[in-house]
Amino acid sequence: CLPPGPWPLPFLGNVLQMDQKGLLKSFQALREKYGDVFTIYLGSRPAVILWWYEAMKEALVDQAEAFSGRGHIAIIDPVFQGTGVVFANGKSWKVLRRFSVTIMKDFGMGKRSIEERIKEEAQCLVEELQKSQGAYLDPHFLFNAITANIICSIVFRERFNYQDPRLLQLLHLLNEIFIILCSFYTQMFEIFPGILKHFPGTHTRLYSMIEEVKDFITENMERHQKMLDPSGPKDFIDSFLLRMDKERLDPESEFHQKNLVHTVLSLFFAGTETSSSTLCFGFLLLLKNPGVLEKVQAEIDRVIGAHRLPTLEDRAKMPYTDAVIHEIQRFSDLVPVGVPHSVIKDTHFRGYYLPKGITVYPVLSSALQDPRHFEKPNTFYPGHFLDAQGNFRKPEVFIPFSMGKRLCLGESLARSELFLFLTTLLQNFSLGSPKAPEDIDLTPRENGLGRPPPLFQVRFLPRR
Ligand code: HEM
Repeated sequence: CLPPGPWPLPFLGNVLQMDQKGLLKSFQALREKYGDVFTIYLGSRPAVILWWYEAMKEALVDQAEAFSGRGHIAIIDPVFQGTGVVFANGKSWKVLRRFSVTIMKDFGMGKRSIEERIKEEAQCLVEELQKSQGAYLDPHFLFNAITANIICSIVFRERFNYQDPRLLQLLHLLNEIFIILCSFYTQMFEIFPGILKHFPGTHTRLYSMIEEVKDFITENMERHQKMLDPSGPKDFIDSFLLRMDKERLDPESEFHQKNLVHTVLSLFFAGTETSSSTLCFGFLLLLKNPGVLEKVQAEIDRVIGAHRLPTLEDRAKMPYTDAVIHEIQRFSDLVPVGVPHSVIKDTHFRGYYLPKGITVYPVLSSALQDPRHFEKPNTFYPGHFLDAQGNFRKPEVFIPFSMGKRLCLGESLARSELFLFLTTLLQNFSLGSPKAPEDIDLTPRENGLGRPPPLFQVRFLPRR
């Protein structure tokens, strides 16, 4: 039988048990009643919820293959229809994932590495912030621009100026899309897709914005097609087009235009707002905790100094900064209920029976906020990642990128971005806030599949 859970109403499922404050709150309340593995009905569809690191590891790692499917997200399913690396399943996902991982790795060898690209972007950002002359600004836009530019550089081999209207429009769309995907509306759509899809609403706006991003990608792809040099693919799209050409006679090939556009779209969705939201939370937390900021800057001055660019090699010599970045990720808890999985075959788990295709939510938040592993789970406390001697240590329950076969494909990219952007900015600027630390509010703008940070103002004052 399925794991226990509240009795569902016909068609409506467990709508009465859903908390306005979001999926995590709803799951938290049910977990107290039904235990660490329970079932909830989102409309007429059952979903299994995994709470605590132990349950997630037993599923995603110990039974990795069985739990490697991607689950449904009702509002987004009609867009991807099982294509593109995030939402594909089966052979299609395996091929696209292997291809994407290889391309990202290749950029580290021989060609201009990802580290080089991030460093260059960090310098552009420093120049841009110098122009602000210490005025208060909302950093969200610029953080979005730098993370989007890294994806643009990988897929299109070009970055955009921060004033370029094409970049501005792309960022506007990605931001709006992210906010909708994190909203309460998206959670309601999960429960009532059959009804809501027949009426115009937020989802209609969402689809038209996604179409615009797709048009932008398609135009770029067509430009690449015209200039393609078979002897030297220069970016993700070139490499994909060459594989398309190589396999053009294979009717089973996964390398077709739809998978190309949807994989690039997935990289924008998965790799832009996630990293930039973490940076926003990071700066908010540093403004709220000036003592921590001071210690990070002291470490930067000691290890890197003022006259050279930070590099990834510095990280191993900077345990405090590393601990702060981990604590920023832990505390900001960006993807609290994980991205839904599904089981790809009938599966036995902890004495229950999970039929093939059932959705599974690994509640990442339950690991990141676990009081058995983090002394002060609800406090921003870099000490969570330091031992008594001040060395960096990482508890195994630190899983903001999830685990198992669907582990975030951009983990290493995201970690490099967080380290290089944060250290470069703090090497060059001191920070100012219009609010006193105790008045800085950390409440996210939404609390659904993601937790977008609140809007805030900060100023960057040159340190030298
Ligand atoms: C701080 C930043 C980031 C966080 C917290 C994050 C977190 C996650 C999480 C929780 C998942 C779901 C894993 C699962 O299904 O269990 C995921 C998947 C994914 N992420 Fe990230 N991510 C971040 C940045 C990035 C970046 C920069 C990229 C760019 C390449 C990226 C690409 C992906 C892709 C392609 C997937 C889908 C993997 C698959 O389904 O096989 N992510 N990420």
